[in-house]
Amino acid sequence: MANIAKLFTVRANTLLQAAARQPQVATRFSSTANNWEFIKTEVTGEKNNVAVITLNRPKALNALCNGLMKELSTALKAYGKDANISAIVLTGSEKAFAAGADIKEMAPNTYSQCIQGNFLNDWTEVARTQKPIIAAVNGYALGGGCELAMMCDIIYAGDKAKFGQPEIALGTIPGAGGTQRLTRVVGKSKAMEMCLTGNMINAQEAEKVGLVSKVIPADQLLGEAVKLGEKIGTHSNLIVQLCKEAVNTAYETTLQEGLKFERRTFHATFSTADRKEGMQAFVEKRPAKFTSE
Ligand SMILES: C=C(C)C(=O)SCCNC(=O)CCNC(=O)[C@H](O)C(C)(C)COP(=O)(O)OP(=O)(O)OC[C@H]1O[C@@H](n2cnc3c(N)ncnc32)[C@H](O)[C@@H]1OP(=O)(O)O
Repeated sequence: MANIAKLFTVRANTLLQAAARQPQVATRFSSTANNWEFIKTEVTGEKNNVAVITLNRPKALNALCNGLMKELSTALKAYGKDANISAIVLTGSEKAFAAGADIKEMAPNTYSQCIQGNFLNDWTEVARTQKPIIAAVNGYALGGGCELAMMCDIIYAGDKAKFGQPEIALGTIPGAGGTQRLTRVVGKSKAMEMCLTGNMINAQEAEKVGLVSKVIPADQLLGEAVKLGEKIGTHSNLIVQLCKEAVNTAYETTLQEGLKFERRTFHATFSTADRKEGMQAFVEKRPAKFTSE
């Protein structure tokens, strides 16, 4: 009997510890959250200002079928408009962030259907999101999964993560940024090697080539990604948005154009209340209170 009681206490303590490690789940967005088929959403962080979107199609290793991408777009749009959300974390399961576009779903596609339906164009919602998105990648990020992670602003990888563009083995090529974003991030030789062989690289190599900014033990990955979102969330949402736009411009234009854009955006911050508050707070040696105005 004593043994059973002891066992129960140990189990209860383990559950409590596990619960303490989990990010807090708030109720915001719950009206739609219950209806998701392919994703899960929650709002977390001490200030309830970090949204976590979890790809949730375990049987297919989070293969990115149309339904999943539609739900992801809808959630991103909703969080993008939610003034209480400062950052978004996008994650998957321990085995797979996402194993790519859904091969079974796209297999019957014809050329004319791809052209007329502008296949994969609706994926760009992720890259259009104005708020910072952090990809927390555990397990496989392959094909469209790797491209999805690269559409995010920052990638944190679990120590068992694997990245690759294996489309070549399917008789096709990457179609959502794999030949473009990857090349800009890791350079021509590594991108070419990955795209032409389909070989995967592990988390450590991904960090070495600059594809991910940090490698973290798999079980701590989500917590660290949320902490990063919370840190970003201590700043002005408005200025964070401008800064994200300026960094992204580096990928989309020439150095001269980019520098001009940066300078003008920098000047524009001088018209905001948050810039005044940030500098005033420094002078008065107190924390800034940002209002995103
Ligand atoms: C944008 C474009 C064009 C693209 O993304 S193209 C797709 C690129 N991605 C790929 O080629 C990766 C395909 N997947 C794989 O190679 C292997 O699943 C991995 C990731 C190496 C994992 O291998 P395993 O651990 O042996 O798991 P495996 O049994 O293959 O997969 C589990 C299930 O997920 C399914 N699955 C995995 N990846 C899938 C994908 N991209 N599309 C559809 N189903 C997929 C797979 O068919 C299997 O389903 P079922 O049990 O019904 O047969």
